Amino acid sequence: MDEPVLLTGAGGRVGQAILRGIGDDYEWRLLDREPLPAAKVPAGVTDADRYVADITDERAVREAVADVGAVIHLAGDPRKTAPWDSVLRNNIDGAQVVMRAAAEAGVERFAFASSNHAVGGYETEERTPDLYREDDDYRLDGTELPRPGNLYGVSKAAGESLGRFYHDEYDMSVVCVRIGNLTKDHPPREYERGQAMWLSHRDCAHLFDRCLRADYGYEVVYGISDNDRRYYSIERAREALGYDPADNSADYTFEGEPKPDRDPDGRGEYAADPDVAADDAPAEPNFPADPDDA
Ligand SMILES: NC(=O)C1=CN([C@@H]2O[C@H](COP(=O)(O)OP(=O)(O)OC[C@H]3O[C@@H](n4cnc5c(N)ncnc54)[C@H](O)[C@@H]3O)[C@@H](O)[C@H]2O)C=CC1
Ligand SMILES: O=C1O[C@H](COP(=O)(O)O)[C@@H](O)[C@H](O)[C@H]1O
Repeated sequence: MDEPVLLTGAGGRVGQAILRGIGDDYEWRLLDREPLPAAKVPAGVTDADRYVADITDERAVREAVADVGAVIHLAGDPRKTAPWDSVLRNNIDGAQVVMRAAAEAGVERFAFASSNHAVGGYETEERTPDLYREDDDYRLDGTELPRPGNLYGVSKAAGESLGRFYHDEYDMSVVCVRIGNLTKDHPPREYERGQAMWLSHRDCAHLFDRCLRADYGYEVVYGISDNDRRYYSIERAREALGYDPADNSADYTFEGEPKPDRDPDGRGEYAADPDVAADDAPAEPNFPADPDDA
């Protein structure tokens, strides 16, 4: 792709996983409401391509999106306990502002960070915890209706609907990635659900790379690694995007240590990020910590 790619929420966990993986492969415009320290910015991104702005600021977003070929939209409140006023502003209104600006500017591809929580309601008492185990064959594949388990999930389902609308009205290619649980270096420790929906950093970067390169219309795909434990199918991501994940939570013990008899090949290929703790996810920089994320 010759045109720049706008990455919103560039300073966060997902944004940094993408930039560490494919930061050298594209010309970037980075937008975040927090200024990004130099360590979070790939070499070659000039000050003019760094936007400190809120995604609900229509003027700033229009400026950032001008002449870009693609958008990866991550900015928002990622907390599953986020209150309505926050998800309404940051996730729903924010997504609408970014998508409308992109569609009106003629952006070709738009990748939206949706979430497992858009379908959390399928994890019923009858299905869990078996659902999280390797021998259970229940699968969500992206064709099912959203079934959010919280208001955060409602906001992600709304974002998916906005994507459908802007695809249908403007013919912008839109892919909604229902991201599982992104952690660095190893799957979430001692957490069956998290291990079933683990997305490693390198698979995350590869998946969004495919979102920037593949040809598609409107897609809803699951963003998880090639985990033996899983209740999300990654077939659609493979077919529509050419996603070919490298990692599998089964290569690690339940406690998150690499199994000696399995080879999670290529682990550690990214240089250590001084701003991101190696162990699990850091606390969200802009919103109070989720009380469930001990
Ligand atoms: N980390 C994960 O495992 C998952 C993340 N997601 C989604 O991926 C996206 C990124 O998540 P994380 O990187 O984990 O979150 P994060 O909190 O680490 O990063 C979000 C970034 O967006 C920025 N931001 C937030 N609201 C903004 C606004 N109104 N205007 C401009 N910038 C704003 C923040 O400053 C921050 O740098 C979110 O939309 C989240 O819902 C979905 C599923 C799983
Ligand atoms: O959407 C998200 O999901 C992940 C995983 O959810 P959890 O319920 O297993 O914690 C979460 O870590 C992330 O913060 C959130 O944005």
